[in-house]
Amino acid sequence: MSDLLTVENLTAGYGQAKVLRGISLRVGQHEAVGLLGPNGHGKTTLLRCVSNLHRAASGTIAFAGRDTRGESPGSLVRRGLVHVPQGSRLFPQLTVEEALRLSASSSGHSSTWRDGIDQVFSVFPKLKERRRQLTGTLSGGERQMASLGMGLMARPTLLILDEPTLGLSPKVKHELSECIVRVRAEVSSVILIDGDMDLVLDLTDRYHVILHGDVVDSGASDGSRSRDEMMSLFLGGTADGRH
Ligand SMILES: Nc1ncnc2c1ncn2[C@@H]1O[C@H](COP(=O)(O)OP(=O)(O)OP(=O)(O)O)[C@@H](O)[C@H]1O
Repeated sequence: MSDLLTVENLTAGYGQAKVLRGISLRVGQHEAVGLLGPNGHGKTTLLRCVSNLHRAASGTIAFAGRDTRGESPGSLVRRGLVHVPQGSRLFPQLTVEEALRLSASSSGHSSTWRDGIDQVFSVFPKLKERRRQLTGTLSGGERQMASLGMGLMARPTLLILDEPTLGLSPKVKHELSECIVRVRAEVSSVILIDGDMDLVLDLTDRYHVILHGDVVDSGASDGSRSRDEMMSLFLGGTADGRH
């Protein structure tokens, strides 16, 4: 499988604090990859580096066969790398439809925004019902759907989803995860971070566990490890439960 994204030996941090310590990973075409790990171990920082929202100290990132160094986040979006950040903020005074349209135009797809909106409404039927509602008045789950919908309007080939179910009730989380399954069918590749390990493993093909800014375990999401082993890795031990 050819790579859509390749990250090699990436280091990054904030001031003196080192967060990523020579991390490497790849995402293939038509593949969903989950990033797992405890809070604060560098998952979001890695994705912010991939989108050029944060500058890496060293290492390389290539997207669709091209080195991304020095490229603006906007240029990456126009090339198909679209990041829906954690707790992404919408424009509260815009209706759902206006927000979706804005996303299409700011990513260079204004001429085809109607097709894009049809696609988004087929993935998120609830957004269609809410199309004339101000985004500032949406529920938490609907807001997440609108954020993901805005991501889709940018016509991604790689869609990065950082904690899309954060703060949602189990029922709404379930509803959103069904939408993410449909999102997968619409885009080539996905990177998913979520605090819910089961959800990440259910929705992805491969996973990486990130601890202290590096990948400590990788595998197929459908069972190369038991979920207890995975949890043990999360807690900083080894896969057989030793610490
Ligand atoms: N803008 C920032 N300035 C300083 N330190 C930061 C900044 N953003 C993140 N950090 C620190 O970098 C480390 C890694 O954070 P990061 O958000 O990448 O982890 P994470 O694995 O995504 O965690 P979570 O699952 O809680 O989102 C943490 O110690 C965090 O406090």
